[in-house]
Amino acid sequence: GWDNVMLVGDSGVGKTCLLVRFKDGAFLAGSFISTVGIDFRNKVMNIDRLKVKLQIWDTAGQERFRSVTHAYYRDANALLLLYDVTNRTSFDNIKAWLTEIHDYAQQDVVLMLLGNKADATQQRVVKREDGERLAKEFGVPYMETSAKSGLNVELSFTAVAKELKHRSMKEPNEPKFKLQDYVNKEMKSAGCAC
Ligand SMILES: Nc1nc2c(ncn2[C@@H]2O[C@H](COP(=O)(O)OP(=O)(O)OP(=O)(O)O)[C@@H](O)[C@H]2O)c(=O)[nH]1
Repeated sequence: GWDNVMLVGDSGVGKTCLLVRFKDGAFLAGSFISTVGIDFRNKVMNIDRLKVKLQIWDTAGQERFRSVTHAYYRDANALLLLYDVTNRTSFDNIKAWLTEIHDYAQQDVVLMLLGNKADATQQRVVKREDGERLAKEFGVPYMETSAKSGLNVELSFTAVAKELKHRSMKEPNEPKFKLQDYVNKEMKSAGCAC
């Protein structure tokens, strides 16, 4: 079967761009076209020699589409919750998004917080430590990404796919997969100076 991964977060944080970068390896430059309702893209990943089939739902961040996205939460196996490091409001709204996730998503949904547009160093207004602190407060794994440069895009989807694969295996002797530990290890081995 397919695993459903849903992208959520304020309008303009880069959900569509992150998905396009992951799926096609390209950055959508130029004018910003807001998603209407919801969009789907499929991607099959090879995780530890097993196929993980992801159906990725790109939701509209705009308030007026909220009731549409509410209907999809229940069927999501994983959620990537994005804010934009150049937009303070999108970060301040994360708590409201977490409340919404708590209200509408499955209790055991795989969740990861992403601070996107990490490439935009000049415009940055949300520090990495602020993101880390918030993520820790809510017990959610966290990473910064850039749909523009490609930073951590593959890694964020791989981490989620690994977690989903682990959960579906149900091998009693298998050590529990820790998403944040995996992400930290991968970033270190990639030589990230963070
Ligand atoms: N510098 C930079 N700009 C980005 C990045 N990701 C997206 N953008 C820009 O941010 C704007 C919004 O990107 P979208 O991906 O359409 O945002 P969205 O979250 O899908 O928005 P809605 O569909 O309205 O919910 C576009 O102008 C993108 O070019 C990034 O990683 N870095």
